[in-house]
Amino acid sequence: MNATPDPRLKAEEVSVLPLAAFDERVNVLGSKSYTNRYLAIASLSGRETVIKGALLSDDTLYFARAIETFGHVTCAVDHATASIHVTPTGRPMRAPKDDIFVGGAGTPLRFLISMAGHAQGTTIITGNTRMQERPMGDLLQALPPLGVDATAVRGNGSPPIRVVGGSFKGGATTINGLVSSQFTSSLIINALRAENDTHITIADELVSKPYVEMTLAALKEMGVHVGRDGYRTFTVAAGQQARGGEVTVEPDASGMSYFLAAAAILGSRVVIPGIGSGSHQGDVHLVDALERMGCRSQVTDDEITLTGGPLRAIDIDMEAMPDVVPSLAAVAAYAEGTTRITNIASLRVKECDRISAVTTELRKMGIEVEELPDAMYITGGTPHGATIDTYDDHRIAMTFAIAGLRTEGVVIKDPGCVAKSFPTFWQTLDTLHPTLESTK
Ligand SMILES: O=C(O)C1=C[C@@H](OP(=O)(O)O)[C@@H](O)[C@H](O)C1
Ligand SMILES: C=C(OP(=O)(O)O)C(=O)O
Repeated sequence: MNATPDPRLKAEEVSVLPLAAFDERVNVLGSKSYTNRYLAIASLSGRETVIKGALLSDDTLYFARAIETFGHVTCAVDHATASIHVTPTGRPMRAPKDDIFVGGAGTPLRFLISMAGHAQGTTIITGNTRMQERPMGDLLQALPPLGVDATAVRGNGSPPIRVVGGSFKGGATTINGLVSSQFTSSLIINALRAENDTHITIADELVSKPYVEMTLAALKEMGVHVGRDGYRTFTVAAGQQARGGEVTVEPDASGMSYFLAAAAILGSRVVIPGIGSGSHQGDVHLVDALERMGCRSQVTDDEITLTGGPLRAIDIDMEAMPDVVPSLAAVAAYAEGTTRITNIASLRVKECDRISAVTTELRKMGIEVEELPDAMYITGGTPHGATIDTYDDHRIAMTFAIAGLRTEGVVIKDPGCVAKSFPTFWQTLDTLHPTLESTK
């Protein structure tokens, strides 16, 4: 259940106090990626759907409100039960009169560009300052062969995006997979409502593959079959309708990562219920990386246990788990030796340039970091306190809160940015740490 708003979400900064070892069960909110997927699929299905255990955060709430502006469904949010009830209105999808604004919600914005292709009229979709720098060009090139005219208003490949819709016919297209998997997921999900079969070919390699697996798993769960040839082609046959009814969202593996990292850094034990070996969330495999660094883990069908130990550096390709790179970097700062995190170029186009941000902020804490275009080499040591800039990036705030649990004097600026994906983060951290305070 999502709790009441936390005053720290409005504070200028919070001081993180060091924590002794702990042994706790920690409940993590629902998966952001699954909540976004079920919202999109339910909206396209034309059937009443209840999304239970949903993440109710800035990103998913922006998405639910944006979907409603097309007029074909309502998305009723129940904070008491953490559920979203998607109900068809019987009206057609029409472009909203006002621009759609989604703040910093990248996945929703990318899903909405294709979705607007189904809505009669012209839709303008935009976001906050950082969102207006994030790349959309690959998706804009892939949509015209499917019948959808989508262009960047400023001609720079980034939002605001203008979509002339009502014309998502389907057919064959090619998408570049190197920048973001969200483009591929957007096309696959929205092909659900196309008049004709849709064939999607991936040019080059596909990054962040587990997220496409989550797309296919969510569609399968809702009764939609997607044909595939590995990660080369995906085919969505026309005329399929998602089943509607109830779906349940599992806990968010990226949100879980902060509590795994806390256990690793503090030589402690954490149990995360509700997520286990059957999960398609790629970020679950942070557990394997932490094991290689000296932790012990137990992963059953429905819970994950991690116990910290003396930490040693590893070399690791993190292309499949971009969102937990900052979490791993915090652990690396306390490990013996140099951890080489490679194949992470996509981090430069997230909520901030995360390679640069993690490098800068770890250096403030006295940690040696070598920054490469698509990698970070972090030499573990004895981090000291620092005031951490968070770049309006939830993952930077949560990562450095964890890094601050084993040293004095870490202050996190703009702690409210965690609301993008984990509005109860500070309260959840309190369950390990009752003395966390906002100082301003
Ligand atoms: O499809 C998704 O739900 C996501 C895909 C990933 O993005 P990229 O594919 O751009 O790496 C990830 O970083 C993001 O937080 C969520
Ligand atoms: C990159 C992220 O999200 P998005 O791309 O959906 O904004 C994230 O949550 O770390």
